Amino acid sequence: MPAHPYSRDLHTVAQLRVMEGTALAALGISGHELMRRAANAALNSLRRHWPQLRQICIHCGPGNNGGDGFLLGVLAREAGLQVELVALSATAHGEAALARAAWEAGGGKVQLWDTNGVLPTAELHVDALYGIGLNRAPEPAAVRLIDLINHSGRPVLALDVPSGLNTDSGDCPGAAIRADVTVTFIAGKRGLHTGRAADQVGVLELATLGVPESVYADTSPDARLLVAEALPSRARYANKGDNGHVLVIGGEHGMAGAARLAGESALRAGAGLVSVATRAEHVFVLNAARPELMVHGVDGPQALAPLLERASVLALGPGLGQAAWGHALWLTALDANKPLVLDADGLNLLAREPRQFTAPTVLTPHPGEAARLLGVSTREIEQDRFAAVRELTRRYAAIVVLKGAGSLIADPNGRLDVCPWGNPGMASGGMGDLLTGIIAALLAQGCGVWQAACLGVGLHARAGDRAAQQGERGLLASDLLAPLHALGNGISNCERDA
Ligand SMILES: NC(=O)C1=CN([C@@H]2O[C@H](COP(=O)(O)OP(=O)(O)OC[C@H]3O[C@@H](n4cnc5c(N)ncnc54)[C@H](O)[C@@H]3O)[C@@H](O)[C@H]2O)[C@@H](O)CC1
Ligand SMILES: [K+]
Repeated sequence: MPAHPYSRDLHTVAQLRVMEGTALAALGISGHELMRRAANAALNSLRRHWPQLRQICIHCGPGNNGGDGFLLGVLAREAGLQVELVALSATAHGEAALARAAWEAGGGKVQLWDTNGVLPTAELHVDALYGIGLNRAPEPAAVRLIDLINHSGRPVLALDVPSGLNTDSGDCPGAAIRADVTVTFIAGKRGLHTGRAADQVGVLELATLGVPESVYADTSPDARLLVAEALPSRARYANKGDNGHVLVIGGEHGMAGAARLAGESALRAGAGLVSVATRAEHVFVLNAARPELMVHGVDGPQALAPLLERASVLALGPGLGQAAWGHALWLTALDANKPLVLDADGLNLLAREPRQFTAPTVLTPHPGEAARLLGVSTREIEQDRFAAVRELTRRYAAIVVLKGAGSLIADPNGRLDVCPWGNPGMASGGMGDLLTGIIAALLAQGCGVWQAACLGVGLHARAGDRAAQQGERGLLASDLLAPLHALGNGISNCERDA
Protein backbone atom coordinates (compact mmCIF):
# COMPACT_ATOMS: atom_id res chain seq x y z
CA MET A 1 0.00 0.00 0.00
CA PRO A 2 1.55 3.38 -0.94
CA ALA A 3 2.21 5.69 2.00
CA HIS A 4 -0.35 8.43 2.57
CA PRO A 5 0.92 11.60 0.84
CA TYR A 6 0.94 13.46 4.15
CA SER A 7 2.32 10.66 6.32
CA ARG A 8 5.53 12.64 6.93
CA ASP A 9 3.61 15.50 8.49
CA LEU A 10 3.64 15.70 12.29
CA HIS A 11 1.26 17.86 14.30
CA THR A 12 0.67 19.23 17.76
CA VAL A 13 -2.46 18.46 19.76
CA ALA A 14 -3.77 21.96 19.10
CA GLN A 15 -3.40 21.39 15.35
CA LEU A 16 -5.02 17.96 15.59
CA ARG A 17 -8.06 19.45 17.33
CA VAL A 18 -8.50 21.92 14.48
CA MET A 19 -8.01 19.18 11.89
CA GLU A 20 -10.66 17.03 13.58
CA GLY A 21 -13.12 19.89 13.32
CA THR A 22 -12.39 20.59 9.66
CA ALA A 23 -12.45 16.86 8.90
CA LEU A 24 -15.93 16.49 10.38
CA ALA A 25 -17.15 19.50 8.37
CA ALA A 26 -15.52 18.28 5.15
CA LEU A 27 -16.90 14.75 5.54
CA GLY A 28 -20.32 15.92 6.73
CA ILE A 29 -20.45 13.18 9.36
CA SER A 30 -21.01 13.13 13.12
CA GLY A 31 -18.29 12.76 15.73
CA HIS A 32 -19.82 9.37 16.52
CA GLU A 33 -19.34 8.22 12.94
CA LEU A 34 -15.71 9.40 12.97
CA MET A 35 -15.21 7.46 16.18
CA ARG A 36 -16.77 4.39 14.58
CA ARG A 37 -14.30 4.71 11.72
CA ALA A 38 -11.46 4.89 14.25
CA ALA A 39 -12.76 1.74 15.95
CA ASN A 40 -13.07 0.00 12.60
CA ALA A 41 -9.47 0.91 11.70
CA ALA A 42 -8.36 -0.50 15.05
CA LEU A 43 -10.25 -3.75 14.41
CA ASN A 44 -8.64 -4.08 10.98
CA SER A 45 -5.21 -3.59 12.47
CA LEU A 46 -5.94 -6.10 15.20
CA ARG A 47 -7.07 -8.68 12.63
CA ARG A 48 -4.03 -8.07 10.45
CA HIS A 49 -1.48 -8.40 13.24
CA TRP A 50 -3.19 -11.15 15.24
CA PRO A 51 -5.43 -13.12 12.83
CA GLN A 52 -5.88 -16.06 15.24
CA LEU A 53 -7.21 -13.94 18.08
CA ARG A 54 -10.44 -15.05 19.78
CA GLN A 55 -10.65 -13.01 22.94
CA ILE A 56 -9.56 -9.49 23.93
CA CYS A 57 -9.83 -7.10 26.83
CA ILE A 58 -10.39 -3.39 26.11
CA HIS A 59 -9.45 -0.80 28.73
CA CYS A 60 -11.42 2.42 28.39
CA GLY A 61 -10.58 5.80 29.91
CA PRO A 62 -12.87 8.74 30.69
CA GLY A 63 -12.60 10.64 27.37
CA ASN A 64 -13.07 10.01 23.68
CA ASN A 65 -10.12 7.65 23.56
CA GLY A 66 -12.24 5.47 25.82
CA GLY A 67 -15.10 6.09 23.37
CA ASP A 68 -12.98 4.55 20.61
CA GLY A 69 -12.53 1.57 22.90
CA PHE A 70 -16.25 1.11 23.51
CA LEU A 71 -17.01 1.19 19.78
CA LEU A 72 -14.15 -1.21 19.10
CA GLY A 73 -15.89 -3.46 21.62
CA VAL A 74 -19.12 -3.26 19.60
CA LEU A 75 -17.39 -4.02 16.28
CA ALA A 76 -15.16 -6.76 17.69
CA ARG A 77 -18.16 -8.49 19.27
CA GLU A 78 -20.03 -8.28 15.95
CA ALA A 79 -16.96 -9.82 14.29
CA GLY A 80 -17.21 -12.81 16.63
CA LEU A 81 -14.55 -11.97 19.19
CA GLN A 82 -15.12 -12.44 22.87
CA VAL A 83 -14.68 -9.03 24.50
CA GLU A 84 -14.08 -8.06 28.13
CA LEU A 85 -14.35 -4.36 28.86
CA VAL A 86 -12.78 -2.50 31.76
CA ALA A 87 -13.60 1.18 32.39
CA LEU A 88 -11.60 3.59 34.52
CA SER A 89 -14.64 5.65 35.50
CA ALA A 90 -18.30 4.96 36.16
CA THR A 91 -19.54 7.55 33.68
CA ALA A 92 -18.59 9.00 30.33
CA HIS A 93 -19.45 12.30 28.62
CA GLY A 94 -20.33 13.47 25.13
CA GLU A 95 -19.25 11.17 22.30
CA ALA A 96 -17.75 8.73 24.76
CA ALA A 97 -21.11 8.39 26.56
CA LEU A 98 -22.81 7.59 23.23
CA ALA A 99 -20.17 4.99 22.50
CA ARG A 100 -20.57 3.43 25.92
CA ALA A 101 -24.34 3.35 25.44
CA ALA A 102 -23.85 1.54 22.12
CA TRP A 103 -21.71 -1.09 23.86
CA GLU A 104 -24.22 -1.54 26.68
CA ALA A 105 -27.23 -1.56 24.32
CA GLY A 106 -25.87 -4.76 22.77
CA GLY A 107 -25.72 -6.39 26.20
CA GLY A 108 -22.06 -5.54 26.82
CA LYS A 109 -20.90 -5.55 30.43
CA VAL A 110 -18.51 -2.97 31.88
CA GLN A 111 -16.15 -3.86 34.72
CA LEU A 112 -15.38 -0.74 36.69
CA TRP A 113 -11.66 -0.72 37.46
CA ASP A 114 -10.85 -0.99 41.12
CA THR A 115 -7.32 -0.05 42.21
CA ASN A 116 -7.00 -3.39 43.99
CA GLY A 117 -8.57 -5.24 41.08
CA VAL A 118 -7.13 -8.06 39.04
CA LEU A 119 -6.44 -7.80 35.35
CA PRO A 120 -8.90 -9.93 33.34
CA THR A 121 -7.15 -12.67 31.41
CA ALA A 122 -7.07 -11.96 27.70
CA GLU A 123 -5.16 -12.95 24.59
CA LEU A 124 -4.56 -9.26 23.91
CA HIS A 125 -5.12 -5.98 25.74
CA VAL A 126 -6.40 -2.88 23.99
CA ASP A 127 -5.28 0.41 25.48
CA ALA A 128 -8.06 3.01 25.14
CA LEU A 129 -7.27 4.81 28.41
CA TYR A 130 -5.98 8.19 27.25
CA GLY A 131 -5.31 9.68 23.85
CA ILE A 132 -4.34 13.19 22.81
CA GLY A 133 -6.27 14.61 25.78
CA LEU A 134 -3.77 13.40 28.39
CA ASN A 135 -2.56 16.54 30.12
CA ARG A 136 -0.81 15.21 33.22
CA ALA A 137 0.63 12.00 34.60
CA PRO A 138 -1.95 9.20 34.79
CA GLU A 139 -3.85 9.06 38.07
CA PRO A 140 -2.91 6.36 40.65
CA ALA A 141 -5.75 3.98 39.71
CA ALA A 142 -4.62 4.06 36.08
CA VAL A 143 -0.98 3.61 37.05
CA ARG A 144 -1.66 0.17 38.50
CA LEU A 145 -3.76 -0.84 35.51
CA ILE A 146 -1.04 0.32 33.10
CA ASP A 147 1.53 -1.61 35.08
CA LEU A 148 -0.56 -4.79 35.02
CA ILE A 149 -1.18 -4.50 31.27
CA ASN A 150 2.53 -3.94 30.62
CA HIS A 151 3.43 -7.02 32.65
CA SER A 152 0.61 -9.24 31.38
CA GLY A 153 2.88 -10.99 28.90
CA ARG A 154 0.18 -10.40 26.27
CA PRO A 155 0.39 -8.16 23.21
CA VAL A 156 -0.96 -4.64 23.54
CA LEU A 157 -2.69 -2.59 20.87
CA ALA A 158 -2.82 1.15 21.68
CA LEU A 159 -5.54 3.34 20.19
CA ASP A 160 -4.26 6.68 18.86
CA VAL A 161 -1.44 7.05 21.42
CA PRO A 162 0.04 4.74 24.07
CA SER A 163 -1.62 6.01 27.25
CA GLY A 164 0.73 8.03 29.41
CA LEU A 165 2.84 9.29 26.51
CA ASN A 166 2.48 13.01 25.94
CA THR A 167 1.42 13.48 22.33
CA ASP A 168 3.13 16.85 22.01
CA SER A 169 6.46 16.19 23.65
CA GLY A 170 7.20 12.45 23.50
CA ASP A 171 7.74 12.52 27.26
CA CYS A 172 6.10 10.26 29.84
CA PRO A 173 5.36 12.24 32.99
CA GLY A 174 4.47 8.99 34.83
CA ALA A 175 3.40 5.44 33.97
CA ALA A 176 2.82 4.67 30.30
CA ILE A 177 1.63 1.80 28.17
CA ARG A 178 4.23 -0.13 26.18
CA ALA A 179 2.37 -1.02 23.02
CA ASP A 180 3.25 -3.62 20.41
CA VAL A 181 1.19 -1.76 17.83
CA THR A 182 -0.23 1.77 17.94
CA VAL A 183 -2.94 2.72 15.46
CA THR A 184 -3.00 6.48 15.34
CA PHE A 185 -5.97 8.33 13.89
CA ILE A 186 -6.32 11.05 11.25
CA ALA A 187 -2.80 12.51 11.24
CA GLY A 188 0.79 12.09 12.44
CA LYS A 189 1.58 13.30 15.95
CA ARG A 190 5.01 14.67 16.76
CA GLY A 191 5.30 13.13 20.25
CA LEU A 192 5.09 9.61 18.82
CA HIS A 193 8.49 9.97 17.17
CA THR A 194 11.02 11.22 19.70
CA GLY A 195 12.32 10.70 23.23
CA ARG A 196 10.44 8.16 25.33
CA ALA A 197 8.12 7.31 22.42
CA ALA A 198 10.75 4.89 21.16
CA ASP A 199 9.94 2.52 24.04
CA GLN A 200 6.17 2.94 24.08
CA VAL A 201 4.77 3.05 20.54
CA GLY A 202 5.81 -0.24 18.95
CA VAL A 203 4.77 -0.56 15.29
CA LEU A 204 3.04 2.68 14.33
CA GLU A 205 0.17 2.73 11.83
CA LEU A 206 -1.66 5.78 10.57
CA ALA A 207 -5.40 5.41 9.88
CA THR A 208 -6.68 8.53 8.12
CA LEU A 209 -10.37 7.56 8.49
CA GLY A 210 -11.26 8.81 5.02
CA VAL A 211 -10.39 12.41 5.86
CA PRO A 212 -9.99 14.26 2.55
CA GLU A 213 -6.55 15.41 1.43
CA SER A 214 -7.64 19.05 1.49
CA VAL A 215 -7.68 18.91 5.30
CA TYR A 216 -4.00 17.98 5.31
CA ALA A 217 -3.09 20.39 2.54
CA ASP A 218 -4.61 23.25 4.53
CA THR A 219 -2.57 22.49 7.65
CA SER A 220 1.11 23.36 7.79
CA PRO A 221 2.64 20.68 10.01
CA ASP A 222 4.64 21.53 13.09
CA ALA A 223 7.37 19.07 12.09
CA ARG A 224 8.16 16.50 9.42
CA LEU A 225 9.72 13.06 9.38
CA LEU A 226 12.96 12.73 7.45
CA VAL A 227 12.82 10.45 4.42
CA ALA A 228 15.78 8.54 3.05
CA GLU A 229 17.37 10.69 0.37
CA ALA A 230 20.32 10.14 -1.91
CA LEU A 231 23.28 12.45 -1.48
CA PRO A 232 23.75 15.00 -4.27
CA SER A 233 25.42 13.44 -7.29
CA ARG A 234 29.04 14.28 -8.10
CA ALA A 235 30.60 15.15 -11.41
CA ARG A 236 32.69 12.34 -12.93
CA TYR A 237 35.46 14.85 -13.59
CA ALA A 238 35.55 15.98 -9.96
CA ASN A 239 38.95 16.29 -8.33
CA LYS A 240 39.57 16.21 -4.62
CA GLY A 241 39.56 19.99 -4.46
CA ASP A 242 35.93 20.00 -5.61
CA ASN A 243 34.78 18.00 -2.62
CA GLY A 244 35.93 20.33 0.07
CA HIS A 245 38.46 20.24 2.86
CA VAL A 246 37.30 19.44 6.39
CA LEU A 247 39.46 20.41 9.33
CA VAL A 248 38.73 18.44 12.51
CA ILE A 249 39.94 20.27 15.61
CA GLY A 250 40.13 18.19 18.76
CA GLY A 251 41.90 15.32 20.49
CA GLU A 252 43.22 16.66 23.80
CA HIS A 253 45.57 14.34 25.74
CA GLY A 254 44.03 10.88 25.81
CA MET A 255 41.23 11.70 23.38
CA ALA A 256 42.76 10.99 19.98
CA GLY A 257 39.98 8.54 19.16
CA ALA A 258 37.31 11.23 18.98
CA ALA A 259 39.27 13.24 16.42
CA ARG A 260 40.05 10.11 14.45
CA LEU A 261 36.41 9.02 14.27
CA ALA A 262 35.27 12.47 13.16
CA GLY A 263 38.03 12.55 10.53
CA GLU A 264 37.30 9.06 9.23
CA SER A 265 33.57 9.63 9.02
CA ALA A 266 34.22 12.84 7.07
CA LEU A 267 36.28 10.79 4.61
CA ARG A 268 33.61 8.09 4.38
CA ALA A 269 30.92 10.71 3.82
CA GLY A 270 32.85 11.95 0.83
CA ALA A 271 34.98 14.95 1.86
CA GLY A 272 37.79 15.53 -0.65
CA LEU A 273 40.41 16.19 2.00
CA VAL A 274 40.37 15.83 5.75
CA SER A 275 42.93 17.39 8.07
CA VAL A 276 43.09 16.91 11.83
CA ALA A 277 44.53 19.47 14.21
CA THR A 278 45.35 17.71 17.46
CA ARG A 279 47.95 17.25 20.20
CA ALA A 280 51.39 16.50 18.77
CA GLU A 281 51.55 13.16 20.60
CA HIS A 282 48.62 11.84 18.51
CA VAL A 283 50.11 12.54 15.09
CA PHE A 284 51.95 9.27 14.63
CA VAL A 285 49.19 7.01 15.84
CA LEU A 286 46.49 8.74 13.76
CA ASN A 287 48.63 8.72 10.63
CA ALA A 288 49.45 5.06 11.10
CA ALA A 289 45.81 4.13 11.71
CA ARG A 290 44.34 6.11 8.83
CA PRO A 291 46.93 7.38 6.35
CA GLU A 292 44.31 9.30 4.35
CA LEU A 293 44.01 11.78 7.22
CA MET A 294 46.44 14.70 7.23
CA VAL A 295 47.29 14.99 10.90
CA HIS A 296 48.97 18.05 12.39
CA GLY A 297 50.24 18.53 15.91
CA VAL A 298 49.25 22.00 17.08
CA ASP A 299 50.41 23.50 20.34
CA GLY A 300 48.25 26.61 20.08
CA PRO A 301 46.49 29.17 17.89
CA GLN A 302 49.54 30.11 15.84
CA ALA A 303 49.98 26.60 14.53
CA LEU A 304 46.26 26.38 13.84
CA ALA A 305 46.01 29.54 11.74
CA PRO A 306 47.42 28.18 8.44
CA LEU A 307 45.28 25.06 8.73
CA LEU A 308 42.17 27.19 9.21
CA GLU A 309 43.03 29.12 6.10
CA ARG A 310 43.18 26.00 3.93
CA ALA A 311 39.99 24.41 5.31
CA SER A 312 36.56 24.95 3.81
CA VAL A 313 34.61 23.55 6.81
CA LEU A 314 35.51 23.13 10.48
CA ALA A 315 34.50 20.22 12.73
CA LEU A 316 35.24 21.66 16.14
CA GLY A 317 35.02 19.88 19.44
CA PRO A 318 35.57 16.09 19.28
CA GLY A 319 37.74 15.32 22.31
CA LEU A 320 38.76 18.99 22.49
CA GLY A 321 38.63 19.30 26.28
CA GLN A 322 37.80 22.54 28.00
CA ALA A 323 41.24 23.39 29.37
CA ALA A 324 43.55 26.17 28.11
CA TRP A 325 44.68 24.32 24.94
CA GLY A 326 41.16 23.50 23.78
CA HIS A 327 39.82 26.90 24.74
CA ALA A 328 42.52 28.75 22.79
CA LEU A 329 41.91 26.62 19.67
CA TRP A 330 38.15 27.07 20.07
CA LEU A 331 38.43 30.87 20.15
CA THR A 332 40.75 30.97 17.14
CA ALA A 333 38.59 28.57 15.13
CA LEU A 334 35.40 30.53 15.79
CA ASP A 335 37.10 33.76 14.78
CA ALA A 336 37.84 32.22 11.35
CA ASN A 337 34.08 32.53 10.69
CA LYS A 338 33.99 29.45 8.44
CA PRO A 339 31.15 26.96 7.98
CA LEU A 340 31.18 25.00 11.17
CA VAL A 341 29.95 21.90 12.96
CA LEU A 342 30.28 22.33 16.71
CA ASP A 343 30.06 19.34 19.04
CA ALA A 344 31.08 17.91 22.41
CA ASP A 345 33.50 20.18 24.31
CA GLY A 346 33.03 22.75 21.55
CA LEU A 347 29.46 23.02 22.86
CA ASN A 348 30.47 22.96 26.51
CA LEU A 349 32.76 25.92 25.84
CA LEU A 350 29.90 27.66 24.04
CA ALA A 351 27.72 27.20 27.12
CA ARG A 352 30.44 29.00 29.12
CA GLU A 353 30.89 31.76 26.54
CA PRO A 354 27.67 32.07 24.52
CA ARG A 355 27.69 33.71 21.12
CA GLN A 356 25.59 33.79 17.98
CA PHE A 357 26.83 32.51 14.64
CA THR A 358 26.92 34.34 11.35
CA ALA A 359 28.65 31.68 9.22
CA PRO A 360 26.63 28.51 8.39
CA THR A 361 26.72 26.56 11.65
CA VAL A 362 25.34 23.26 12.93
CA LEU A 363 25.34 22.52 16.66
CA THR A 364 24.93 18.84 17.57
CA PRO A 365 24.19 18.60 21.31
CA HIS A 366 23.00 15.52 23.14
CA PRO A 367 20.46 16.29 25.89
CA GLY A 368 23.17 16.87 28.52
CA GLU A 369 24.98 19.41 26.33
CA ALA A 370 21.67 20.99 25.37
CA ALA A 371 20.90 21.39 29.08
CA ARG A 372 24.19 23.21 29.65
CA LEU A 373 23.59 25.43 26.61
CA LEU A 374 20.17 26.45 27.94
CA GLY A 375 21.11 26.51 31.63
CA VAL A 376 18.47 23.93 32.59
CA SER A 377 18.49 20.28 33.69
CA THR A 378 18.67 17.33 31.29
CA ARG A 379 15.24 16.26 32.57
CA GLU A 380 13.81 19.62 31.49
CA ILE A 381 15.22 19.10 28.00
CA GLU A 382 13.61 15.66 27.77
CA GLN A 383 10.26 17.02 29.00
CA ASP A 384 9.94 18.94 25.75
CA ARG A 385 12.63 18.24 23.18
CA PHE A 386 10.78 20.28 20.56
CA ALA A 387 10.74 23.41 22.70
CA ALA A 388 14.37 22.86 23.70
CA VAL A 389 15.71 22.51 20.16
CA ARG A 390 13.76 25.55 18.98
CA GLU A 391 15.05 27.64 21.89
CA LEU A 392 18.62 26.57 21.06
CA THR A 393 18.27 27.69 17.44
CA ARG A 394 17.00 31.08 18.58
CA ARG A 395 19.58 31.60 21.27
CA TYR A 396 22.59 30.63 19.15
CA ALA A 397 21.37 31.56 15.64
CA ALA A 398 22.36 28.17 14.23
CA ILE A 399 20.89 24.95 12.93
CA VAL A 400 20.64 22.58 15.90
CA VAL A 401 20.53 18.79 15.98
CA LEU A 402 19.20 17.57 19.32
CA LYS A 403 20.46 14.00 19.49
CA GLY A 404 18.84 11.02 21.23
CA ALA A 405 16.09 8.61 20.16
CA GLY A 406 14.23 10.46 17.42
CA SER A 407 16.88 13.16 16.80
CA LEU A 408 15.42 16.58 16.02
CA ILE A 409 16.86 19.02 13.49
CA ALA A 410 15.68 22.61 13.71
CA ASP A 411 16.47 25.96 12.17
CA PRO A 412 15.93 29.45 13.62
CA ASN A 413 12.82 29.98 11.46
CA GLY A 414 10.99 27.17 13.27
CA ARG A 415 11.49 24.47 10.65
CA LEU A 416 11.85 21.09 12.32
CA ASP A 417 12.53 17.56 11.06
CA VAL A 418 12.47 14.33 13.08
CA CYS A 419 14.73 11.37 12.37
CA PRO A 420 12.83 8.07 12.29
CA TRP A 421 15.94 5.84 12.26
CA GLY A 422 18.58 4.87 14.79
CA ASN A 423 18.71 2.37 17.63
CA PRO A 424 19.90 2.10 21.23
CA GLY A 425 23.14 0.45 20.11
CA MET A 426 24.11 3.95 19.04
CA ALA A 427 24.08 5.14 22.64
CA SER A 428 27.81 4.46 22.94
CA GLY A 429 31.04 6.43 22.82
CA GLY A 430 32.18 7.90 19.51
CA MET A 431 28.80 7.94 17.74
CA GLY A 432 28.52 11.71 18.09
CA ASP A 433 32.02 12.19 16.67
CA LEU A 434 30.91 10.35 13.54
CA LEU A 435 27.89 12.61 13.10
CA THR A 436 30.09 15.70 13.37
CA GLY A 437 32.38 14.43 10.65
CA ILE A 438 29.50 13.41 8.38
CA ILE A 439 27.73 16.78 8.52
CA ALA A 440 31.04 18.61 8.02
CA ALA A 441 31.77 16.46 4.95
CA LEU A 442 28.38 17.23 3.43
CA LEU A 443 28.88 20.96 3.99
CA ALA A 444 32.32 20.64 2.39
CA GLN A 445 30.75 19.00 -0.68
CA GLY A 446 28.46 21.96 -1.20
CA CYS A 447 25.26 21.00 0.58
CA GLY A 448 23.34 23.88 2.14
CA VAL A 449 23.49 23.94 5.91
CA TRP A 450 19.92 22.64 6.45
CA GLN A 451 20.38 19.94 3.85
CA ALA A 452 23.74 18.90 5.32
CA ALA A 453 22.25 18.61 8.81
CA CYS A 454 19.22 16.58 7.66
CA LEU A 455 21.12 14.32 5.25
CA GLY A 456 23.86 13.85 7.82
CA VAL A 457 21.53 12.86 10.64
CA GLY A 458 19.66 10.48 8.32
CA LEU A 459 22.82 8.88 6.94
CA HIS A 460 24.31 8.44 10.41
CA ALA A 461 21.15 6.82 11.83
CA ARG A 462 20.61 4.56 8.84
CA ALA A 463 24.25 3.45 8.98
CA GLY A 464 23.64 2.70 12.66
CA ASP A 465 20.61 0.57 11.83
CA ARG A 466 22.51 -1.24 9.13
CA ALA A 467 25.42 -1.95 11.45
CA ALA A 468 23.02 -3.07 14.21
CA GLN A 469 21.80 -5.95 12.04
CA GLN A 470 24.66 -7.80 13.73
CA GLY A 471 23.30 -6.76 17.14
CA GLU A 472 22.68 -3.51 19.00
CA ARG A 473 24.53 -4.40 22.16
CA GLY A 474 28.24 -3.97 21.64
CA LEU A 475 27.86 -1.83 18.51
CA LEU A 476 31.01 0.25 17.95
CA ALA A 477 31.10 3.66 16.32
CA SER A 478 33.66 2.39 13.83
CA ASP A 479 31.22 -0.38 12.79
CA LEU A 480 29.22 2.37 11.09
CA LEU A 481 32.00 3.38 8.71
CA ALA A 482 31.45 0.60 6.15
CA PRO A 483 27.65 1.01 5.95
CA LEU A 484 28.15 4.76 5.85
CA HIS A 485 30.32 4.32 2.77
CA ALA A 486 27.69 2.09 1.13
CA LEU A 487 24.67 4.22 2.00
CA GLY A 488 26.43 7.40 0.92
CA ASN A 489 26.62 5.82 -2.52
CA GLY A 490 23.00 4.74 -2.54
CA ILE A 491 23.84 1.06 -2.02
CA SER A 492 20.97 -0.27 0.02
CA ASN A 493 21.68 -3.98 0.38
CA CYS A 494 24.10 -5.45 2.85
CA GLU A 495 26.64 -7.13 0.57
CA ARG A 496 29.03 -4.22 0.80
CA ASP A 497 29.14 -4.46 4.60
CA ALA A 498 30.26 -8.04 4.85
N1 LIG B 1 -12.52 14.20 18.35
C1 LIG B 1 -12.52 13.40 17.30
O1 LIG B 1 -13.01 13.78 16.29
C2 LIG B 1 -11.95 12.06 17.40
C3 LIG B 1 -11.35 11.68 18.57
N2 LIG B 1 -10.87 10.45 18.71
C4 LIG B 1 -10.33 10.00 19.97
O2 LIG B 1 -10.48 10.94 21.00
C5 LIG B 1 -9.26 11.12 21.68
C6 LIG B 1 -9.23 12.44 22.32
O3 LIG B 1 -10.28 12.45 23.25
P1 LIG B 1 -10.38 13.44 24.48
O4 LIG B 1 -10.08 14.79 24.04
O5 LIG B 1 -11.68 13.18 25.12
O6 LIG B 1 -9.20 13.02 25.40
P2 LIG B 1 -8.70 11.59 25.92
O7 LIG B 1 -9.70 10.54 25.76
O8 LIG B 1 -7.38 11.44 25.36
O9 LIG B 1 -8.52 11.79 27.49
C7 LIG B 1 -8.90 12.94 28.10
C8 LIG B 1 -9.75 12.62 29.29
O10 LIG B 1 -8.95 12.15 30.33
C9 LIG B 1 -8.84 13.17 31.34
N3 LIG B 1 -7.42 13.18 31.66
C10 LIG B 1 -6.43 13.71 30.96
N4 LIG B 1 -5.26 13.45 31.54
C11 LIG B 1 -5.57 12.71 32.64
C12 LIG B 1 -4.81 12.11 33.65
N5 LIG B 1 -3.49 12.18 33.65
N6 LIG B 1 -5.40 11.42 34.62
C13 LIG B 1 -6.74 11.33 34.64
N7 LIG B 1 -7.52 11.86 33.70
C14 LIG B 1 -6.94 12.55 32.72
C15 LIG B 1 -9.36 14.42 30.74
O11 LIG B 1 -9.88 15.25 31.71
C16 LIG B 1 -10.41 13.86 29.79
O12 LIG B 1 -11.58 13.50 30.47
C17 LIG B 1 -8.23 10.90 20.63
O13 LIG B 1 -6.97 10.59 21.16
C18 LIG B 1 -8.84 9.75 19.85
O14 LIG B 1 -8.53 8.52 20.46
C19 LIG B 1 -11.10 9.45 17.68
O15 LIG B 1 -12.33 8.89 17.99
C20 LIG B 1 -11.13 10.04 16.32
C21 LIG B 1 -12.09 11.17 16.23
K1 LIG C 1 -4.55 5.07 24.21
